[in-house]
Amino acid sequence: MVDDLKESRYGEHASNMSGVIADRFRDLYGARAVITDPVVVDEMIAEVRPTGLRGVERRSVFHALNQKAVARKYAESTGTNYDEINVIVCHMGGGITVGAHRKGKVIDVNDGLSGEGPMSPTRTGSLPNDRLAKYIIENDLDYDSIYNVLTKEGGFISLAGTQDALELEKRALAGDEVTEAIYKALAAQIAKEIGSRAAILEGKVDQIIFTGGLAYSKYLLDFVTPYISFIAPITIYPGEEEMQALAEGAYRVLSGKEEMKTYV
Ligand SMILES: Nc1ncnc2c1ncn2[C@@H]1O[C@H](COP(=O)(O)OP(=O)(O)OP(=O)(O)O)[C@@H](O)[C@H]1O
Ligand SMILES: CCCC(=O)O
Repeated sequence: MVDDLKESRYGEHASNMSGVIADRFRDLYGARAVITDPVVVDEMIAEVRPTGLRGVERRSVFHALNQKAVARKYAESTGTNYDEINVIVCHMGGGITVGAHRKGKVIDVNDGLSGEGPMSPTRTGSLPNDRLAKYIIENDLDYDSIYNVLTKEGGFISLAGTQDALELEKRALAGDEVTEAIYKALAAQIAKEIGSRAAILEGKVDQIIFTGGLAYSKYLLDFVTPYISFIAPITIYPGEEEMQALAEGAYRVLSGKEEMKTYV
C-alpha cells in the first residue's frame, strides 16, 4: 500500500500522505497502523462500472472518509445505523464527489480524479469527449499536462482565476454577472449528479447530505436546493472532520465493531 501511495498509483491526492505517515508512526513508535476509508474505497455495483469503450472502466475514487463519516453522523442523529439507510452525500471541497450510499455501501459515485461529475474549485468535471480530444491535440498536451488541466487548473481556476470561493462569492454579491453565471452552472451540475445517484437508488433516498468547505456557502446551496428538494430532505454538515473520522475508524477496529481488511 505504501508503495502505491508513494507512486500515486490511483491518482495524486493529499490523502495519499496518510498511509505513509501512519507507516512512519508504526516505525517510530512500534504501534499498529490502521488507515480507514481511503479515497479508493470501492463498493460500486457491477452495472455502473462499464463505459461504452472496451478497455476503459469506471473507478471508485472519492472523498470516502468524509462521506462515510457524515453519513454515519446523520444515521446516529436519527437513531438509526449507517447500514440501514439510503443517503446521497455530496462532498464539495477542492474536488466534488457525490455518492449513492445504499445501506452502508457506496454503490455509485463520480470519480473526482478522473474528471467525472460536476466542475469544482480545481477540477473541470465531465467534458464533451470530442472537444477534449481536440483541445489536447491543439494544445499539444502530454498526459501529465492534461491531468493537471483536468484536476488542478480546472473549474473555478480556469473560469475565474482563483479557487477561493469566498472571493468569488464577494464578486458575485457585488454584482459580477460572470461569477454568478459560474455558480448557477455549478449548481445545475451538482443537482444533475445528485439526480443521477437518486436514480441508481431507485428513488429510495432518506436524506441528501452536503458537506465539505463549499457546504458553508448558502449562496451556492440556494441555487442547488430548488432542483433537488423533490428527491429527499436535506442536511448540511459543512467542512470536514477527517482527523476525527480517522480516529473513529481505528476505534471501530480496536473495539471489535468492525473487522480489519487487507489491502490488495
Ligand atoms: N466559509 C466558507 N464559505 C464558502 N466557501 C468556503 C468556505 N470555507 C471554504 N470554502 C471553499 O471551499 C473550497 C475548498 O474546500 P475544502 O477546504 O473542503 O477543500 P480541500 O480540503 O482543499 O479539498 P477536498 O475536500 O477536495 O479534499 C474552496 O473553494 C474554499 O474557498
Ligand atoms: C478524493 C478524490 C476525489 C477528488 O478529490 O476529486
